[in-house]
Amino acid sequence: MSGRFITLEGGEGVGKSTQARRLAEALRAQGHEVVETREPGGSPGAEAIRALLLEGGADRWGPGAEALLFAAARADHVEKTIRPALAAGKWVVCDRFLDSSLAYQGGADGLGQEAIRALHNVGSNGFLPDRTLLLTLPADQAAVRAAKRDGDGADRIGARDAAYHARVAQAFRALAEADPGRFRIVDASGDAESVTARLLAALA
Ligand SMILES: Nc1ncnc2c1ncn2[C@@H]1O[C@H](COP(=O)(O)OP(=O)(O)O)[C@@H](O)[C@H]1O
Ligand SMILES: Cc1cn([C@H]2C[C@H](O)[C@@H](COP(=O)(O)OP(=O)(O)O)O2)c(=O)[nH]c1=O
Repeated sequence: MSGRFITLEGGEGVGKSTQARRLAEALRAQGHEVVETREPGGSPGAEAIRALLLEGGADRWGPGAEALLFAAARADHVEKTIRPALAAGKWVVCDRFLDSSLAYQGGADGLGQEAIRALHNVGSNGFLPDRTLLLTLPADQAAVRAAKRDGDGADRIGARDAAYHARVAQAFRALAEADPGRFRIVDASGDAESVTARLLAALA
């Protein structure tokens, strides 16, 4: 039997990493074998590309090179980690996936959805999640959570200005509204336990 591929999406600081952990635990408690993974990264090759993407100066990469690197990392992650786990009947919970490229590079950077989907077709044969959970939180609350975690140490992309992150949030919402079959929008406010309960309800 094939497993299920679940992705968590949303802007910086909404609680994706926290919830990926909690959701994986809850699914294990239901008897599933669960692989927890993340992007950019999730396989040795993709983790090496992650360092290229997130470290260094703001102008290290232009939008096109950045989109290609995310797609390359994703191709390796899908081939080496995600597909083998699903084929073995495991569930995969992934912190960010294609929709992050659609929202950041396609939306906020202006490359457009078509270009990002074309790269994904080349790299990963257009492979999509079974379910995508979009965590939403007002920008001021997300910024407080992210600042508490990062201090002054935000990465190359996280450090972009508020207008950029507003475009990302808007792009995520448009993606979810355009594909209600795959997406569920989940309120990320309140304590972590309440958010996990909402995510489990959205998956049921
Ligand atoms: N429901 C919550 N309420 C308050 N703080 C939270 C909640 N969920 C996560 N956090 C904290 O907010 C910060 C960002 O959470 P994180 O899971 O890293 O977000 P993301 O992966 O979306 O950037 C972390 O310090 C985390 O402990
Ligand atoms: C997967 C992915 C991430 N990103 C960005 C979003 C984040 O700023 C950064 C990943 O950092 P990460 O620390 O994993 O995310 P978060 O800050 O939400 O915990 O890369 C893209 O721009 N495109 C993508 O396709």
